[in-house]
Amino acid sequence: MIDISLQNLNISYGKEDIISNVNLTFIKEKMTSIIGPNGSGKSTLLKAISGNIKTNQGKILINQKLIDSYNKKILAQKISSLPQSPESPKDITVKQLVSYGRYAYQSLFKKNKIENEKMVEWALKVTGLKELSEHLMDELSGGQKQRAWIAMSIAQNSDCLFLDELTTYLDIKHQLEILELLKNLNKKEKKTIIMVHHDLNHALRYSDYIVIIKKGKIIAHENIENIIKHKILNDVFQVNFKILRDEKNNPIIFYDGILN
Ligand SMILES: Nc1ncnc2c1ncn2[C@@H]1O[C@H](COP(=O)(O)OP(=O)(O)OP(=O)(O)O)[C@@H](O)[C@H]1O
Repeated sequence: MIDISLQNLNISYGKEDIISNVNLTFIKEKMTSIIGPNGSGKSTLLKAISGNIKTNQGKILINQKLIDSYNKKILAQKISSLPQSPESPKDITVKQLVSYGRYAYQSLFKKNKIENEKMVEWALKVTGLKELSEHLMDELSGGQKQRAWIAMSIAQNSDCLFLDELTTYLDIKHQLEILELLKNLNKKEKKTIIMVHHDLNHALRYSDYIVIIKKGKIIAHENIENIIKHKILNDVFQVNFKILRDEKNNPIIFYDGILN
C-alpha cells in the first residue's frame, strides 16, 4: 500500500513557472490518468513525483515521508517511473535492460538472485518479448523498445507505477495488452497505477480517477462519471466532445469539432 501526496508544489524551469501550487493526493490502489493539453506540465509533474527533478517549493510525500529522505533502493521498491522518451545504451540487450528493473533488490543473497531472474522472465513473457530477449535494444522497432521499457518498469515490482504516454509507438493490440496487464496488476496485486495519456478513450476505459492539468494547475481530480457529467473535457481541450455508451455502459468519447 502506498500513499502519494503533493502539498503546495511549485516547479519552474528557470524563471518560468510550470507547476503552480499543486495539492493532490493520489487514491491508493487505484488507476489514475493525468490528462491535459500539450505543455500543461503533465510530464514535469510525473518527473517530480518520481524524484527525477527538483521542486522549488512544497512537499512530495511518499507514505507521509519526504521523497528526498528515501534511500534510492527503498524508493525504487515503492515507485517505478517510465518517462516519455527513455533512452538506453545502444549495446545492451533487452534482457539486460529489463534486469535493470531489479536494481532495488540486488544483494548478495541467492534468494534474491532466483527471485530477480523469475521477475525478469515474467516481465519479458507478459510483454511478448521472450523471443527478442537477446536482441540489442538498438535493433528493435519503436514499439518493441517501448515494450522493453514497460517490461523493465513492471520487473521492478514497485507499489506504484508512473507511466508517461506508455502506449506511444504501440499498435492497437499491444496497447490493449499492456493496458490490460496494468489493470490486472492493479486488481490482483493492488498496485497503484498513475499514467499520462493523450488518448482520452484509454484514459476513460483504464482509470478509476482522472486528474486534469492545465497551465500547471489542477483543474479536476474526479472519478470518470463526474468528469463526464460535468463536461469538463470540452472546456479544457476546447473541443466539442460527445460520449456514447457501449453494451456494458462503458463510455466512449468522440469529437465533433473544435470550440472557438
Ligand atoms: N527541460 C526543460 N527546460 C525548460 N522548459 C521545459 C523543460 N521541459 C519542459 N519544459 C517546458 O515546461 C512546460 C511543460 O512541459 P511538460 O513536458 O511537462 O508538458 P506536458 O503536459 O507533458 O506536454 P505534452 O503533452 O506536450 O507532452 C512546457 O512549456 C515545456 O516547454
